[in-house]
This record gives sequence, C-alpha cells and structure tokens, in this order.
Amino acid sequence: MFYLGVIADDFTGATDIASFLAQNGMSVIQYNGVPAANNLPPDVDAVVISLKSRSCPSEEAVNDSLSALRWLRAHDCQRFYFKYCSTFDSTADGNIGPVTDALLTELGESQTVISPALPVNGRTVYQGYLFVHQQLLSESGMRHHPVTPMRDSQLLRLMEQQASGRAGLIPLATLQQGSEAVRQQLAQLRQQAVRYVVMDAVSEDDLLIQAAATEDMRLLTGGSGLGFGVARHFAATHGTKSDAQRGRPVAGPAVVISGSCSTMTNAQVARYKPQAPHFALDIVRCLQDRAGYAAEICRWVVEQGNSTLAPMVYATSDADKLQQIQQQYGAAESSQAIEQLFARLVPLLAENGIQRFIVAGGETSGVVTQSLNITGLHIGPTISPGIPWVRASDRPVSLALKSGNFGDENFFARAQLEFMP
Ligand SMILES: Nc1ncnc2c1ncn2[C@@H]1O[C@H](COP(=O)(O)OP(=O)(O)OP(=O)(O)O)[C@@H](O)[C@H]1O
Ligand SMILES: O=C(O)[C@@H](O)C(=O)CO
Repeated sequence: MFYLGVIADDFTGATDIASFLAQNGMSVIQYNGVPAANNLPPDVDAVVISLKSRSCPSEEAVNDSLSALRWLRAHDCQRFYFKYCSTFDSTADGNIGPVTDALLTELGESQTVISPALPVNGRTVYQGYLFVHQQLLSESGMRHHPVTPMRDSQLLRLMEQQASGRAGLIPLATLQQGSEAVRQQLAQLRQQAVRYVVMDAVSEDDLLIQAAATEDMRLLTGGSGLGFGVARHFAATHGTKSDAQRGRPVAGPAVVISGSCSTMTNAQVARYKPQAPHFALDIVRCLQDRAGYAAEICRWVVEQGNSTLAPMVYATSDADKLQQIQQQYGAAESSQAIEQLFARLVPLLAENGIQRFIVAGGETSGVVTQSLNITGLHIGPTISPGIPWVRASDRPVSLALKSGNFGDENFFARAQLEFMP
C-alpha cells in the first residue's frame, strides 16, 4: 500500500512533481508509462506515472490516464493526483477536462480541485485567473506556444469549455481564513453540484492550506505546487524520508538537447551558446533526411568530447522564427519532424557513450526518455525548483528534464558544474 499515485500528462511535469514530493520528505519512484512490473520498491510513499497525454487526441489521453489509475488502484494506492502544467497547457479543447472527468467517474467521486499555482516559479492564481510572474497567462510567452497556445487565463471558463460539469471558485480571501473555512466552502460548492473547484493561491502558505483542507479528497488535480503542500502535510504526520542519493548524476559524457521554444529556454540557449559548442537544427534536413542528419549530428557531438561544458543540439527558436517555420512547413509537421530527429539522434548518442542528457521541453523530454527506453527513474538532487537530476533505475544514465519555462538563465551550465558526478 502507498499514499499517493500521480498521473502526470508529460515527462517534465512528472519529474517536476516527483522532485517536490521527494524534496519535502516522501520516498518517490517514477515510471515512464504504466509500469509493466508489479514489484514496487519497499517503503514507497508516492508513485509518479508519466504519460505523454498533454496534446494527443483526448480519447487516447483518457484511456492512458485510466490505465494508469487502474494500475495504481491495483497496487493499493490511497489517493490520486492528476498533474498537469502550471501554465494549464491545453487550450479550450484540451485534455485536462476530459481526463479529470474520466478519473472522477472511475473513482465514483463528484468533486475535485483545480490548482495549477506554483508560486516559487511565478505561477499564481487570483480570482480564478492564472498569472505567469506579473502577466496574465494569455499575455505571457505562453500565447505563442507551438502546440498549446494559451489565449485565455480564466481557469473556470477553460475548465467548463473542456469538461462536462460546473466550475466554482475558492478565492484567496477564503484561503487566508484557513483550512476549515476552505473545507466549509468546498462542502457548499458540492451542494451546488460544482464539480471542479478552482483554488486561488499566491504563496506556499496558501498551498499548505489547500493541502490540509483537501486531505479527505481522493482525487486532486494541479501543478506541482499543491504536490509540495501534500508532501509537507504528509511528512508532518508520517515523518520524512530521503533517498536523493540514488538519483545523483552518473559520471560520463553529457549533451544538451533543447526542443523548447519558450521564452526562458530561448534565454538559456542564448546564454549557453558562448559557453559551449552548439548545433542549430535545420528544419529542412529534419523534414527530408532524418537518418543521415541524425548520424551527422551524432558525429559532431562525439567530436566535441574535449569541451568543458557539454555540446548543445537545439531546435529552439524565437516567436518570429517559429511563426515563419510553422507558416512555411506546417505547425504539426515541423514539430513532429524535430521530435523524430531527436528520437533518432538520442539512441545513437547513447550508443556512442553519452550518459547524461540535459533536455529542455516537456514533449522533447518525452521523446528523449522514450527513445532511450527508460522505464523507471530515481529522483536525485534538485537543480532548480521542479527540475531534479534523475537516474535510470536499470542503467548508468542520468537525465535533467527541464520544463520549457523553468530554471534560471544559466541552467544548462549550472546543471553540470554544480552537480559534478
Ligand atoms: N524551430 C521549431 N519549429 C517548429 N517546431 C519546433 C521548433 N522547435 C521546437 N519545436 C517543437 O515545439 C514543441 C515544443 O514542446 P516542448 O514540450 O518540448 O517544449 P515546451 O512546450 O516549451 O516545454 P513544456 O511543455 O515543458 O512547457 C516540440 O514539439 C518541438 O519539436
Ligand atoms: O507544471 C509545470 O509547469 C511543468 O511541470 C510542466 O508540466 C511543463 O511541461
């Protein structure tokens, strides 16, 4: 039996919440996809299952999420958490609503919370509106996202567009009265048949109150901020564990793979270029000659063996260039061509001795992890909030999977220099 089962809709989202759970005292194991194995390590408090269900067709997202839920239930999991992006990546016809509905129905529950806030990384919710630092979500760089452009910031509206039930709000004023007030308001909203309760939060204290007030709820949904609250709440009653040692990065050659076009990744790539050898992907070669191109890039990476900092291969482009590429080659076609190039390149790199992969972008991280056939991960030390080093449970390969907008500008260098194997 274990306390918490997390179903994450992408890979960096999974390592993000796994990192917050582990750092705040839980023993965590992460699996890529629904595990085939049935034997869980002893003394596990939380199992995180990462899916690639954020932007696939919603029927597939629902089926994969239900398979994960059934696996967790079959292994005596007590509570469940659907982890999506702190920037609610989805659009009006996205998967967060359908997956939430399916999980509620399968569990026979009538209410859950919607809590994407992650104040430590600038994501806050006020009056049901999601902010990224000082900007509304819809005015932030997320409005240009290549796959899920976010043009609305109102979580109640987004949820009602995507899902089948009614949304309601617990505003900051109630949060600030403490967990009992929140509990009472949850009960009132339940009587009014409100199925999805959006919760404001602008600080970690608000997340701790959310976690305390929802301790009897079987399904929670949100970013990793509420996960932090749940872990703290759990540790206060069950004590803390730490197994970060098992996730420490291995020694061995490294590479940086950047497939995110977020504002922060653009800044990180720009900062890293003068520090290390770098290779910009040519979209035409990705579309026309993936096999030859992947072999060529692999040779280039291996040739950079003597550089102090790892070579970087990147597709990262700013909003103008991205728009131009998408108009010329199609948005889906270009993003798939890049993902497929990485899917060919990464196994070649592993065959040629690369053991540490620093990856930017959730979808890109999914491609990298799947193409390496990594099934289980131990969670190591945190590089930046929500980005830990993680280590494959069956071989000496380490990964740092960075969500698009996470990390500071010097992240790529810091991940290597401050965490020497
Ligand atoms: N130059 C480019 N032209 C077109 N598509 C691109 C380009 N660069 C990257 N992409 C695609 O954009 C998508 C970026 O998604 P990804 O999830 O990897 O990053 P992100 O959305 O910034 O990160 P996160 O999901 O963690 O916020 C990928 O499908 C990638 O292949
Ligand atoms: O919650 C976040 O912002 C991240 O974990 C994420 O999901 C981005 O892919």
